[in-house]
Amino acid sequence: MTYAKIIVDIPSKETNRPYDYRIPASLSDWVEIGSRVGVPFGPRVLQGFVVDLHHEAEVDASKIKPISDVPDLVPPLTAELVRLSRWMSQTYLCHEITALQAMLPGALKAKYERYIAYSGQEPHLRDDGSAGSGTDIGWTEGQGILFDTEPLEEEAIVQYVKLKGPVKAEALMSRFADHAAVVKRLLQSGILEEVQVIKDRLSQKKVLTVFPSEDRARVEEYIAGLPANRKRQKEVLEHFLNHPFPVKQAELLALLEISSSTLKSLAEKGLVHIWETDELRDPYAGRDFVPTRPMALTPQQTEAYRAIASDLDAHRHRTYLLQGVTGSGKTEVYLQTIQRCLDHGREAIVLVPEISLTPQMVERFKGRFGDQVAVLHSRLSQGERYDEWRKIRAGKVKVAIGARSAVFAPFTKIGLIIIDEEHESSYKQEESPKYHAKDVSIRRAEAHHAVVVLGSATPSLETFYQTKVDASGRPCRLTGQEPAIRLLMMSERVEGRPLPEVKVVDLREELKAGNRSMFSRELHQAIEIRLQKKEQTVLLLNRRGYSTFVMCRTCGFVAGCPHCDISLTYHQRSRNMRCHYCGYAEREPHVCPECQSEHIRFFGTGTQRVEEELGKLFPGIRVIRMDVDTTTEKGSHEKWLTMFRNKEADVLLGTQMVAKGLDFPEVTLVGVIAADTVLNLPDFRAGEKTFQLLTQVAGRAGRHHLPGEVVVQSYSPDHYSIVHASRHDYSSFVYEELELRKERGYPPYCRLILITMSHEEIPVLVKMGEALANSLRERASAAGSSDPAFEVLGPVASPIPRIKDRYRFQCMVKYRGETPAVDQVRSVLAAFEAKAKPYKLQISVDVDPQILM
Ligand SMILES: Nc1ncnc2c1ncn2[C@@H]1O[C@H](COP(=O)(O)OP(=O)(O)OP(=O)(O)O)[C@@H](O)[C@H]1O
Ligand SMILES: [Zn+2]
Ligand SMILES: [Zn+2]
Repeated sequence: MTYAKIIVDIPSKETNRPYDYRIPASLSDWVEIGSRVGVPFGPRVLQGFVVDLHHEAEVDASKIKPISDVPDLVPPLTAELVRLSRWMSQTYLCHEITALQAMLPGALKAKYERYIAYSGQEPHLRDDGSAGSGTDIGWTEGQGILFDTEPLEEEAIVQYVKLKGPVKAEALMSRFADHAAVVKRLLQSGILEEVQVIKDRLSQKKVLTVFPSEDRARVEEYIAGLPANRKRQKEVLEHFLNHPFPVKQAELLALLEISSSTLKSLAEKGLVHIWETDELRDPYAGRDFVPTRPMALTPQQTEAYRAIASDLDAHRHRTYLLQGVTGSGKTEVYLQTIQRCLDHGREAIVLVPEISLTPQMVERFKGRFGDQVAVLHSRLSQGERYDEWRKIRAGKVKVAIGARSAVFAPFTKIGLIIIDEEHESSYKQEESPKYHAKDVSIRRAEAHHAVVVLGSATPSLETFYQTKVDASGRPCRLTGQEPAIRLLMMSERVEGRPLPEVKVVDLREELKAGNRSMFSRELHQAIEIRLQKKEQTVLLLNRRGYSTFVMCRTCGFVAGCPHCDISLTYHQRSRNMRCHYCGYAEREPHVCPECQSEHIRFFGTGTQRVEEELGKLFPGIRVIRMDVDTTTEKGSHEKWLTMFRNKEADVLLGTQMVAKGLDFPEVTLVGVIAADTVLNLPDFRAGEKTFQLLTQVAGRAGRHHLPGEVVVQSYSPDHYSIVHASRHDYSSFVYEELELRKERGYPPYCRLILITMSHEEIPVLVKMGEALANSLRERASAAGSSDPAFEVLGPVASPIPRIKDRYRFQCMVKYRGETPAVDQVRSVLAAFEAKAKPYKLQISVDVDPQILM
């Protein structure tokens, strides 16, 4: 191939298309679809990705510039991922480069650096020591002494750059800080030149490795001729005769207790080689994982396993919903189907929510598949994540387990993609590209003829609905067609363990009875019993929408962010108040700024307050608190959970973090401090989220031999999602919720596109908002023949009407069916963006939004 189409590293509307470049003969064997390249772009060199190859140029061939650089031996992306990026850019209305970048580990993102290089033009030095050409530049009187030495400096600088090769601009500037003018003059006269170099954000870690010589006979001959005082050399060579494998230099030195000079002299004679090699950082190095063996499956597990296995065996694409109550053994089904997939020589991806990517989860996969597993999560350092990614790309591992972005694991023979807790909203990325990992994994699985398994005890309404309709969205019971997603049910816990009993406590009654504590009498008593019996308790405080704000008890003033219309959150440790949207912080006030009352204090029920109150109510109680404040440190998550497992605490208190995936035998009580915090959010999924969270956290109790109990405290105990959750009744919940969604016209009965606009001035925003809504409405009625193709709601102020001093308006597009509406919206936006550009209006688009703020 002679030409390549390349997407360059500028995320803008104007550059959101492939550019043609010529492939120089010297690089032609290295350039493939998915290759990362350096290309001249205007005056700069940019990073780009090859998305297509072709023989003929579409434009005047003489105008096409050549690719300047290919940094990787193996392209970081595959052709399949490149196709996926195009689909993502069309589906989620993002730039193609943004989609491509999302697929790569952070370490591979380009960093542009300025280097200073020698141009090949000799400096014009004169023998008489007087000033060279252009001495006037930058020089003023009174610097005679420098003036004298300057040609020497000039020469020294040029020599330095010649010797070192291109030098980082900053390095040169600091080294010759006292001679800035000389450096500048060398640049201006063209002796030195500035070049832009693309660097990876992170380099591969290199280690010195010692390799045996290939020539055994020569080595043996050499040993025979060695004088007796060269014992150490002899030891090294004999080591390699017995173990003819490369070994890290440091390890060899320690093993044989020799010095590096011994190795060096052998290397000089060619009897060993010392080469630099990549070292793969292993975040789990030195950790022993207890190997586990497949368990005998229960009848329900067997049924699920067989269904999935039959598609794996047939290389057939299909999507399953594995709906299994908490503790029904979904993970064991994942493990055994992965084994089946590996037996076919194919690879598997397992997605879990970031929050539940706990050491316990990793252990279960590493315990079964050992070194074949790569783990990708955000608590790894950038280098560790990069190395895990490289193991996947190089085919050194067969299973990738990770949070959302692991869906892009660059495997080439995918057989199975598992999404655990598929209902979790964290599978949707909230910044561009705003993709949903579920849709992306189904797309990838289609390309690989692979199976997707969506697992949950509380499937999202969207997924559940798809088990009732066919691929064209019509009810299966009418069409008799195969559902879009096949349902597999596991309704029982393994070994017939019962689901825990759930009590709902009405907090309003508690208040009436004079109990002002955040613990109801039932919960108080239940905790006391666990303390006596030395069993453990998990307490959930759902902080979302319930943060600790600062309020004046006299006049009701609430401290808000001056840049965003949202209340500030109190942080006890630093004793200040912070905005979670823009980072603004101020000190806690001592008197109310409105009424000067001193009764200003932080309010709401933060985890810290619950911890304090526990200490007061139950002297000596041992509490582990897990929230954003206590889990920022690397490894802290793991530390807390291990302590809890070892029974070094009576209570594990936390936010959503404690609700998921944990499996502790001694936990017999789960308490929910306030179940309704999410219910009051302006979100049509509030009921669904509440049901899911309560069910998940209740599922932590009584998972083993001891029976469990759950106490849920609420101000609205009659709410259907709380009632159904307390009965473990997904089916009643889902049909009631579906009915409501249908009535109100919400997903899954339609799809949404949320368009948010922001501007510093309200009048501009109002005008532009109306204009956009009108263009959308015009298009909607033009596109649909009788019915409008889609419905446009708004513009209205966003639920958070101002962030970082920008006001926010939103329009909602509602439609049925698949992509046409997205295409229409894209084309309206393209025309509108040109109009909006002079106004500096910011527009962001979210297809299938999860959060409507
Ligand atoms: N076939 C089996 N025989 C015996 N024990 C099993 C079997 N399958 C799973 N278990 C055990 O049952 C417990 C619950 O299983 P697991 O954690 O896989 O359930 P889950 O459905 O993933 O639960 P959750 O959704 O609550 O995380 C675990 O301790 C697991 O080891
Ligand atoms: Zn006040
Ligand atoms: Zn703010």
